[in-house]
Amino acid sequence: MGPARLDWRDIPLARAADTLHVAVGAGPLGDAVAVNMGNPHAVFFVDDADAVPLEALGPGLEIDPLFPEHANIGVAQRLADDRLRLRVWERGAGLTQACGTGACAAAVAGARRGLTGRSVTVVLDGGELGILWREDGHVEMTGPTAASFSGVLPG
Ligand SMILES: N[C@H](CCC[C@H](N)C(=O)O)C(=O)O
Repeated sequence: MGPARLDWRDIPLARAADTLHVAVGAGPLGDAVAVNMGNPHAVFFVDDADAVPLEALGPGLEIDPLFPEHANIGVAQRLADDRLRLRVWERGAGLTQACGTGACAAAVAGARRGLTGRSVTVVLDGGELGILWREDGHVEMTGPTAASFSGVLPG
């Protein structure tokens, strides 16, 4: 998936900040980890990811002025040293069944916070992904594939 970028300029954030503790939030969510996986992510660690009203909080957080290019909003729950539960409000899309870059961002965020190791399984609504944050900074993602639909473009 390429390298995780962690400098505030690369997220990007609107002003200088420690991307391990970003002062942004809404409702019960606060203190995000910001990660760029080719797109901007903010990850909030919570006790119960399924209890967070992400459909209510996501729209405002996505467009917070701190995120000049807007952001994907993840809520992550540590299940074990090598396991995270994750839900993602995707920039421009809303809640989705799974988000690969979001899973990478959450794994990087969990390792940076010392909540998990660098190799984790991320449990999304749509299934599980294996994520490895390599020592060289690149992130590997492993998981099943499935056909969702097929079609034919006219013309
Ligand atoms: N669905 C894609 C990410 C799309 C993220 C998009 N919402 C953005 O803001 O860049 C994935 O699984 O990684």
